[in-house]
Amino acid sequence: MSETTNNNNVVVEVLDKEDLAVSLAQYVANLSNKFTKQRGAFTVTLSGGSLINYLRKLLEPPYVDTLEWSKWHVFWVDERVVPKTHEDSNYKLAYDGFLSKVPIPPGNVYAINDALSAEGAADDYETCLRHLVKSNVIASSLSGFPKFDLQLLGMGPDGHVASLFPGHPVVEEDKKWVTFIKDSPKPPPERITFTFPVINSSAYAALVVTGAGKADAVHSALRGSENSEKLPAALVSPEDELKWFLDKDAASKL
Ligand SMILES: O=C1O[C@H](COP(=O)(O)O)[C@@H](O)[C@H](O)[C@H]1O
Repeated sequence: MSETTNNNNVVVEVLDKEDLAVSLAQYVANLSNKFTKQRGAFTVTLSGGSLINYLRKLLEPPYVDTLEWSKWHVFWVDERVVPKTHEDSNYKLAYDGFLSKVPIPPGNVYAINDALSAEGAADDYETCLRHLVKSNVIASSLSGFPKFDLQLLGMGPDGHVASLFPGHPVVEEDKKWVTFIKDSPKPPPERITFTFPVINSSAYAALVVTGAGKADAVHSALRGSENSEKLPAALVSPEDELKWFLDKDAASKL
């Protein structure tokens, strides 16, 4: 195991895959305890993809029995514009693999409206977030963007996070909270996604990245030169701490 921290509050932990799941569960549990004590709620966002499998240790003792699941409020960093029952749905992936196994009140699980167009679903999700900021379920950052307690992120081999792909104009979006794309380079093409101001207004973020196919992007995000164009993953910068959870293959080019 190795762990390094730099002075921008970025922590990098390299573990084998099993220990990574153990460490991630401990990290999420600590933050759940901290925020439920501090503010009576824990607002956490999920990604799709491989992340959900790495949350598996939260489904085991001691966490499954001791976490204050009733205080959790769950959101999606990004979602594919498909029905919730579709194999490509990030909601379905999270529900089948995680949410259906823990007692989070269904009213605290904020899925995207799958009956709307990409544009409509993005606007609708932003409206939902605005109501929850007004009612103090989600905290607010000084900049006015929602301040989630923890964003759980994955990264693709191209360095994308959420549905913010390298070189796509939505990477630059600085006003909207939630936006949409219709030309995702990774299928399915239509998606909605949090924007960087929302991702970076969160208190904590975890980037969970495994596999040799992501080693180049990990190297570029963490060791890329100041002058080279930054991958979306390199732009993740939450207010308190960013922690990278890497397996040895993903970290092999560091
Ligand atoms: O398409 C997506 O990909 C990323 C990365 O997924 P992974 O399977 O390579 O970990 C994911 O974080 C994002 O939520 C998803 O929509």
